[in-house]
Amino acid sequence: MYKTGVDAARAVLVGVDTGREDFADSMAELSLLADSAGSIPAASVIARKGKTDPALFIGSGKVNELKRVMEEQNAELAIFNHPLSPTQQRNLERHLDRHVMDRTGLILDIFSQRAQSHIGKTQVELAQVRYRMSRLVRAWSHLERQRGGIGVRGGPGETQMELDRRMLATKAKRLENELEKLQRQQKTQRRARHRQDVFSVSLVGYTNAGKSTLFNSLTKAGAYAADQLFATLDTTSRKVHLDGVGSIVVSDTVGFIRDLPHQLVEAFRATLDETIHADLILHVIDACSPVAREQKAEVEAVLEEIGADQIPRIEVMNKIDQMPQTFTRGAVLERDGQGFPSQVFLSAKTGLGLDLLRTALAECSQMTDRIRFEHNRAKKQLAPDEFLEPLPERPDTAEFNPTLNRNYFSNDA
Ligand SMILES: Nc1nc2c(ncn2[C@@H]2O[C@H](COP(=O)(O)OP(=O)(O)OP(=O)(O)O)[C@@H](O)[C@H]2O)c(=O)[nH]1
Ligand SMILES: [Mg+2]
Repeated sequence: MYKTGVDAARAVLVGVDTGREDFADSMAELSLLADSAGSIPAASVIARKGKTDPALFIGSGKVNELKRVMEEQNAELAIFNHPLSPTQQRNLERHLDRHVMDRTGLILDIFSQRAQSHIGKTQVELAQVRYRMSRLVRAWSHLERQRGGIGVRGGPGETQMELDRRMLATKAKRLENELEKLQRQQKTQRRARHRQDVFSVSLVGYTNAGKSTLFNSLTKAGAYAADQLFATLDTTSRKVHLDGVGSIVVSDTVGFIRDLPHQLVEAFRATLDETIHADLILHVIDACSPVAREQKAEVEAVLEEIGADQIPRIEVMNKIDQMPQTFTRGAVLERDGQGFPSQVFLSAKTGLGLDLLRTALAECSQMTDRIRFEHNRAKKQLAPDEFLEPLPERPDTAEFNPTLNRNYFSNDA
């Protein structure tokens, strides 16, 4: 079983082409992921749908081809672009006499390399334990099928499975408790921020879209930005001063990716919670990417999944410095039918258009204040001159937020 990090390993990537339109993109992305994990993607082996062996995931002829390519390339690791069962992984490792991992395992590896904060590390550990648990079940149910389901209890295999399961379950419980404690602390900090009524903005987007670069240009902070997938794992927040408005808080956060393993979304609840509680989301998009549309859709799906799709949102079309002249009108601030900021075309790297984003942020924060005031006035039936008394603490739920009226910022208009 593959246990150590993939750092510095030469790798051969394996994909099964099932005719999915995004197959080539997802293989290119796997290569970037492998590179981000520190391995060296040396070659790819593509299998066609149809001739597959359930015990090996791909056909035995393909496994032989893979073995040959790995020998030629002097590669120690095969990375599959698909989820493998532990049995398939073991069988493949036996055939190839080399390490094998799947896409989820690779992403988890990157995450464990990147996690810095206590909360980040705990989240990754929990995701790893859950990944192992889900595979444990699959591994043993396979053996149970082999036994023919006679209903015999207490065999040596079952005892081992029970032990493994219990050990992992205990570990998961401990980590869940720890995370709960950390999340409570996070919540207290968030409350304090809300009490001070600081307008909060979350940067979200596909991995490598340029969130950290934008965060750095906006806040002049030294967040780690790199041409790697999942360069950022922990949420970082900084104050940003806007002329005529005062301070707002901007948070940089983990990027999204297609087919994000479910265990990760679950385990990263604490990180994603920061996103749900923002007053405004800046969806950073690599406007130059040939798959910008797909990446955008992927991010929107995750936002919906975590219940953040009701939060006002501005799309930041980033990297316009790389766009061919004929495709760009330069830095632009687009507005929706009601005149509210909906899209900003800019370059986080060169700073072109950053002033437009600042304008949009200032407008939104002022607008949000006004909406909040209106809301509280209606609720408490205050006379107009009582507007300026301190606002009640905002509830800490995604469902209730007076600023969440999507129409105010709708991008669909
Ligand atoms: N040309 C150009 N490159 C950019 C721009 N913004 C970011 N980049 C590059 O894009 C790459 C990714 O940038 P990051 O800021 O790390 O991206 P991220 O969205 O934070 O990525 P993750 O943390 O991995 O999810 C880096 O190589 C940046 O230099 C831009 O406006 N123009
Ligand atoms: Mg980043």
